[in-house]
Parts: sequence; C-alpha cells; structure tokens
Amino acid sequence: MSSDETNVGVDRMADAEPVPGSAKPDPILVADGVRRSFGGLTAVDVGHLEVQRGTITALIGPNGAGKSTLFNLLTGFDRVDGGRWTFQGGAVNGKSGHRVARAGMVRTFQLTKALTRMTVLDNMLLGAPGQFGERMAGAFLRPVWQRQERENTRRAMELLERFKLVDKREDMAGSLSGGQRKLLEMARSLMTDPAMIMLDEPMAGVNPALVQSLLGHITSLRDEGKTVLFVEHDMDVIMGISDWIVVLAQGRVIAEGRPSDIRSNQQVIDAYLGAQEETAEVGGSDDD
Ligand SMILES: Nc1ncnc2c1ncn2[C@@H]1O[C@H](COP(=O)(O)OP(=O)(O)OP(=O)(O)O)[C@@H](O)[C@H]1O
Repeated sequence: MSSDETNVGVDRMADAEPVPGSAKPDPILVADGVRRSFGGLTAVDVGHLEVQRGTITALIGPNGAGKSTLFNLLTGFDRVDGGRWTFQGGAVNGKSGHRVARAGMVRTFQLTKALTRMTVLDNMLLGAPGQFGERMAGAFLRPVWQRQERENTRRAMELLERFKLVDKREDMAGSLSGGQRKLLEMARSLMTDPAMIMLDEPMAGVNPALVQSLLGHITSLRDEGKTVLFVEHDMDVIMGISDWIVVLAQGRVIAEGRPSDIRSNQQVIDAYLGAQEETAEVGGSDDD
C-alpha cells in the first residue's frame, strides 16, 4: 500500500505516541482549543491535535461526533467559538474558506445542484486559483488573465486525464455516476495544487468497482507528498488506507493511533457501541 522509499511522512511517524493530542515529528496542521457549540450542545471541543505532513489521516467517530463540524471550522467554513490553529506554521484561524484554500488547505465539496448543471470542465475551472479575469477586467490586463485562463484549462485537462474523466469534460456534471462525482470533487480540489486535501466521505455512494480506483488516487496523493485528512464511515476503507486515525466522540479526541492501535482500543469500541445504543434507544436504525 505505502511506498517506504517515497513516503517520508509515514516513516517519520514511527515514534508518534498513540494517545489523544500526541505530538507528531513534522505536523502540517496544529490545532489548539478548537470549540464550537450549537445552542447548549458542544459539537467540537478539541484540546490539541496535530496532523503529520505527508500522511493519510482518518478522522472517525460515531454519528454526531463532530467530524463535519471540525472540518468546516478548520477550513474556514464555520465560525469557531474559541481556539487557534496553524497550517504550515502560519495561523489560519479566522480566515475565510477562500483564504485557507489559498494557504494550501482545501476540502472537497459535494456537487451542489447548481454545479451539476455545469460541464465537468467548467466545474474544474471554478476550482482554479486566482480567477484574475473576473476581478480585474481591465483591457490592459487582458493578456495576463488570458494567459492565466490558458494555464487553468491546461491544468484542468491534465487532472481530468489523471482521474479518467477527460472524455466527460463536456458532459454535465449531474450526468456522472456517484463514483465519478467523487473523482471530480477530488480533481477539482487539486486545481490549486494544495499541500493538504481534506476529503469528506470520499467513498459515500461509490459503487465497489470505483472504490479501488478512488483508494489508488488517495494513496498516490500521499505518495507524492501531499497530506490527506479524510472523514469516512467505511471501516474497511479506514483500516486499509490510513497511516493514522483520530477518533472523535462527543466533540473530543478520545483516541489516536495506527489502525492496529485503534482496532483494539476499548474506548473507541465503547464510543461506537454507546452511540449505537443511544440510536437504538430512540428507535433509530442508522447504518450510515
Ligand atoms: N448547524 C448546526 N446547528 C445545530 N446543530 C448542529 C449543526 N451542525 C452540527 N450540529 C450538531 O453538532 C453535532 C456534531 O455534528 P457533526 O455533523 O459535526 O457530526 P459528524 O461526526 O460529522 O456526524 P455524521 O457522522 O453523522 O455526519 C451533532 O449533534 C449535530 O446535530
């Protein structure tokens, strides 16, 4: 799965302690005291979290644990009640999603209705950096933004090729299968050549034939030196692909470690079982 020669980030994890808040040898993201409440409910309350550069880190936890909220906070798509975090050594808390992306930390988004009515290529171009032409339409700058547009299109085509979507470039994004949409979401997030990519349930709604292809893309990104943080429910995927796993329950990090550490961690088992029991008590049967 991992290439030991190229995978410096993973190699450097050897000494990381499998405990909540553990220090990493070369963290790309460091968060402290990140909190978010909704009314009386504390959705996220993360004391200390470090994500190692160049690894695939999974963020897991039972339903309602706070995974999506933490994603939204870190990437500037929700407002924190408290806390700070740095990315590549620079503070990014309080920055808008756009500025966080420019700093090199991007997240994937599910295709909204509006985006499904655009072509695959136009979806890619929307993820492009700069959008210089739109902001500065002055005629004297035309050569500059035309050059940028050409460069964006070249990059989009290169990524569509890589993700095997190039033949679909003129199709409406809404006509893609579930798996192809996930590929497009991933490809689009790479338009800005980010250092870190955050994937929100990359396998949801993907048929088994495309799962392997998506997994291959995720490991390739890591092997090229990018950092991947992903939220996922599929345990086989999580255990098979992750270099490190962070477990959230009721907004807090209750465990961290390699898949082998997490698999046998009693607190993790209890958190999942507890959540299941709560669901059973209210009569639900959420298998999400
Ligand atoms: N905008 C909001 N308003 C009110 N409560 C919210 C809001 N967003 C999230 N919550 C609550 O915060 C808690 C954490 O939700 P979150 O969606 O982050 O969990 P999750 O771990 O991503 O769950 P799932 O695995 O089910 O997607 C839940 O109790 C949820 O109901």
